[in-house]
Amino acid sequence: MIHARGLVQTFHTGRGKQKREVRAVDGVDLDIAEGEVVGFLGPNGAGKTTTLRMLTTLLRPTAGTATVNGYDVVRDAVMVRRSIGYVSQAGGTFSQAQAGDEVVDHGMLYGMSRADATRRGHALFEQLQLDGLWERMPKNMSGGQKRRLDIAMGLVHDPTLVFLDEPTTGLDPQARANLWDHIRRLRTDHGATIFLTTHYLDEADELSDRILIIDNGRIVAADTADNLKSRVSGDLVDLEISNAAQVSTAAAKLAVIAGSVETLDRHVRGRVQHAGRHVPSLLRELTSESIELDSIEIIRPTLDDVFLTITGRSLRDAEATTDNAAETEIENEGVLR
Ligand SMILES: Nc1ncnc2c1ncn2[C@@H]1O[C@H](COP(=O)(O)OP(=O)(O)OP(=O)(O)O)[C@@H](O)[C@H]1O
Repeated sequence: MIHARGLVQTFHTGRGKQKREVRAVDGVDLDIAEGEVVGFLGPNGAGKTTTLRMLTTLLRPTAGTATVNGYDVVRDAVMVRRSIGYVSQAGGTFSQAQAGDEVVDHGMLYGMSRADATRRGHALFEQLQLDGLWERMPKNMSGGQKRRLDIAMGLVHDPTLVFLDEPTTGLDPQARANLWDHIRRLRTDHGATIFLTTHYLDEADELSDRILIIDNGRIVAADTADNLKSRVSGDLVDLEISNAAQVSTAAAKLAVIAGSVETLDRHVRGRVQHAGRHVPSLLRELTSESIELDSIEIIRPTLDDVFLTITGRSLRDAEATTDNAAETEIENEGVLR
């Protein structure tokens, strides 16, 4: 479905002495099979959108080759575009038409009859919770509604290969869950192949058969979420010690079963392989020293831990600041999973 070898994209920024070359994508290889849902995960500026723009023919690769649905992205760009659905991060620009007409016109551009495009458009409006908005002008819709309209436009012609660039950014949690359902159904009911970029860990985890992690323009990992997580060394054990004076003794006890131990206020934490097996004996040790706990938590590795293990940075630290409260909230959900 998608095959890429050595994809590179360089941009030139600034003038004169400020002139600089940015290697936004730096030799990406991809092989995505029919029916796969692949999550393309990475911090802001990692190269996700640039890769997607090359695969969807909006940007000509500086070097390397790619085929999408069997068509070369440079030589057969028109055929690539006809055979895919694409929902860009920026969203479409809308004319002065009503929302429903936008979707119908878009379907007709792909060769659908007006009747088919209208039928499919109404079904998508219902599934994406846009009912009642068919006659509304897009400029009078909320940000979340416009986002869902973008998605309806990207899907109206029933593409079997869909590129979604950060589809849920800016959506409230309910709209986001609803879109996740829709993405799952595209796969289960239509056998669609889906390539989606996201910087939400939980989104990649929930939806993807396989996750590709990109950092500084290079793919640094490609595997199922479970396999990626199993690369992280152990579960995180977090002990909250009741008496601050006993923190160092507790840290020494945890160090017996953990690789390295950190303390923060009354918390002592460390990674332990198969924590479930070792924690009972740790608790006995703590009891024998009369160390009481206010809480204990055992946290399975997250995709953020995977990113940290591979790159030495937390995905969240690598992110630029998020620009709205809804995003921050969603981001936090990702952390807590
Ligand atoms: N048109 C351009 N001109 C110059 N630099 C660009 C251009 N487009 C992207 N870049 C740079 O290329 C790098 C990769 O950008 P890209 O948008 O692909 O990242 P991303 O992973 O999609 O990030 P985000 O999650 O923020 O969308 C960044 O350093 C970005 O500043």
